[in-house]
Amino acid sequence: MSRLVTLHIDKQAHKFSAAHYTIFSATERERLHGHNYFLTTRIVAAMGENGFSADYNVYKRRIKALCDRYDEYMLLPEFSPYQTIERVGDEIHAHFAGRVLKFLADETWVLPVTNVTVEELSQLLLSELIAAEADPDLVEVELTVSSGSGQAASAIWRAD
Ligand SMILES: Nc1nc2c(c(=O)[nH]1)N=C([C@H](O)[C@H](O)COP(=O)(O)OP(=O)(O)OP(=O)(O)O)CN2
Repeated sequence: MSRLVTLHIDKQAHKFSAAHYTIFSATERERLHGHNYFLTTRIVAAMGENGFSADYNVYKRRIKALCDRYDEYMLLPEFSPYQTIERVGDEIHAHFAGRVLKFLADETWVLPVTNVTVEELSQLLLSELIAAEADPDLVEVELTVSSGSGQAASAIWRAD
């Protein structure tokens, strides 16, 4: 019988600041604004013989690298049904409801999501965390992205 344990990783350093706007429909969106996004992680893994399961330092480093990757960027969705994205020279143009929002390309991430919400960010960041390196001892990983106190979404990965 394998013993399972849960690691909880909740570090102040696991945060990034980014700008975005949520799109609600073909004509409604938020104004451009920023969030301090905080990431917390729950890892379920088999208990090893020497008293630990997955090495949480490995995951701390990977989560910090993810945060650094997105810190101080403009985030846009690649797959919004209501907005189209165009690269024009050193700019990214977002066409929404007959208007064009222009951003510096080297300060913008066009993410493979339909909307820049905490739901989509949790799914994307979890897939990037898992893709970094497959650990055969992992059973389940849950990544929570908060856009401020009291508002968050979580995505869950489970081993097959
Ligand atoms: N299901 C979701 N709903 C909303 C999301 C989201 O990611 N998923 N995001 C937003 C907004 O981007 C964001 O929350 C801005 O909201 P706002 O209330 O204006 O400001 P704060 O986040 O700072 O929250 P306070 O309660 O005012 O501190 C909306 N919906």
